[in-house]
Amino acid sequence: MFESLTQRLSGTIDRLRGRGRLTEENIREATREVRIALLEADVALPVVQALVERIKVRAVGQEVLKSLTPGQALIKVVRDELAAVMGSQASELNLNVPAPAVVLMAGLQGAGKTTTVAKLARHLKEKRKKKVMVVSADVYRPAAIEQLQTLAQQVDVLFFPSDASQKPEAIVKAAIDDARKSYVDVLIVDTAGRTSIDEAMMAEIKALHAAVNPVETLFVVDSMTGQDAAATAKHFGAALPLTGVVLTKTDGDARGGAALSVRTITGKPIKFVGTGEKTDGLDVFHPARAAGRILDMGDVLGLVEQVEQQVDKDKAAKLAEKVAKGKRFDLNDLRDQLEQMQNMGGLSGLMDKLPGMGQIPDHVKNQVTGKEIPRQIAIINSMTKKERRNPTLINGSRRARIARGAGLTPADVNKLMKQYQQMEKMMGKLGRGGMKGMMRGLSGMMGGRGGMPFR
Ligand SMILES: Nc1nc2c(ncn2[C@@H]2O[C@H](COP(=O)(O)OP(=O)(O)OP(=O)(O)O)[C@@H](O)[C@H]2O)c(=O)[nH]1
Repeated sequence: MFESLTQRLSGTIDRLRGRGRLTEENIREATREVRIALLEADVALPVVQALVERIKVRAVGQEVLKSLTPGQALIKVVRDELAAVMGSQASELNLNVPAPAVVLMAGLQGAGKTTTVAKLARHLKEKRKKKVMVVSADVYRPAAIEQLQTLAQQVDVLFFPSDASQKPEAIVKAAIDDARKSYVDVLIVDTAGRTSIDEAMMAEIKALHAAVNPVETLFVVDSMTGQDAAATAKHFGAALPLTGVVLTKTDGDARGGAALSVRTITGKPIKFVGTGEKTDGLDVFHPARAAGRILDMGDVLGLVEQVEQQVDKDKAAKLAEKVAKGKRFDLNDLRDQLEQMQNMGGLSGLMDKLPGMGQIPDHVKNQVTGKEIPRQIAIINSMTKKERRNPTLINGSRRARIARGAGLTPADVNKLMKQYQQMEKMMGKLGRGGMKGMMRGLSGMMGGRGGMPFR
């Protein structure tokens, strides 16, 4: 979401990093560059002014000037202030009410409301283990009700049917009754979108809000509209007690102006960001991590979280045990590893979160991440079971047949086998020496052979 801001600021950060001394001139120059970068990113002017002012005050303060590495300290100040502008801490949905907790979703037409309802349903079901029901109160566009039904089936949550002849309040009241009877934890309500916020829309959603008393009222806005997104959310929030904002289409937004403006302009937190068209394209918004990404310090915590969620822990434990016992790492194991990488969106999803990645050109990233994984999996699938378990059986003529079976060339198979052999060697070493050596070392420290060094 912040590519252009990151690029714009990278020069400033490089110049500051490692500086042993900061002068008034350095500080002035750095804050000027931050200001220009924010304005170019379409951040709302009052937000830019307040942010730069706070950075200036802290830059001449003790924490920076007295620091051993003033340059780094100033970068940290910028990061802290960027995070503060976005809300500092992630705010999850508040679901601490008697079930069903009602979440009301509002937004302009095409903002991505219906898609977000499905994404949120999936998130609550998978990450927070909730029983979820969705309902559409969009009585103006029957296709919207159908769209929600299809999406609900896709993410496998309950769908409460409605039709265009009903009143929105009646639909939602009936849905709440049904949700209660079915022990649903969360009921997400999709509402009608309009082309702009007008009286009729506000009157309708106000009546709906009063009738259903939602615990969360989320405003869905398209991040590509930049600071206008914040302005629209503010307008909406003035009429209805909004509890948070969802920024959609951040995958297409290189500037990040909306993300940086919403909190200050509306006083409401960004709770989620939409990161793609599919139903898994929703992330909880973490201001501090986002600030780290702007300054190209990476999002290592996000990376760890992603790996934890998507790695199959049972398989990982089995592999560790196998390696520890000195058994061969075979091609089935390699396929498991490749499949897990594929689940994480290949390396591209991970690479974005690593520090310094902003500077690597896209074409290079694409080369590394591209189409390799499915091809490698296809090659392994085209081998016999025996070969996968005992790769030494794969000789020259077999390689040619395997390549044909996978619709690829023998050179592709050779490449995969080379990678496999390297991994096998590494795993073998771990199994034979590494693990045992480590265990020996540990037992020595615990008072085994050799005893404790300090006794
Ligand atoms: N790339 C990308 N596309 C998104 C995202 N969220 C939604 N979209 C797309 O945006 C378009 C509009 O989404 P909808 O969910 O139909 O929008 P809506 O706000 O419900 O629209 P109305 O029902 O007309 O009010 C669809 O093509 C979605 O696939 C996102 O995070 N990233």
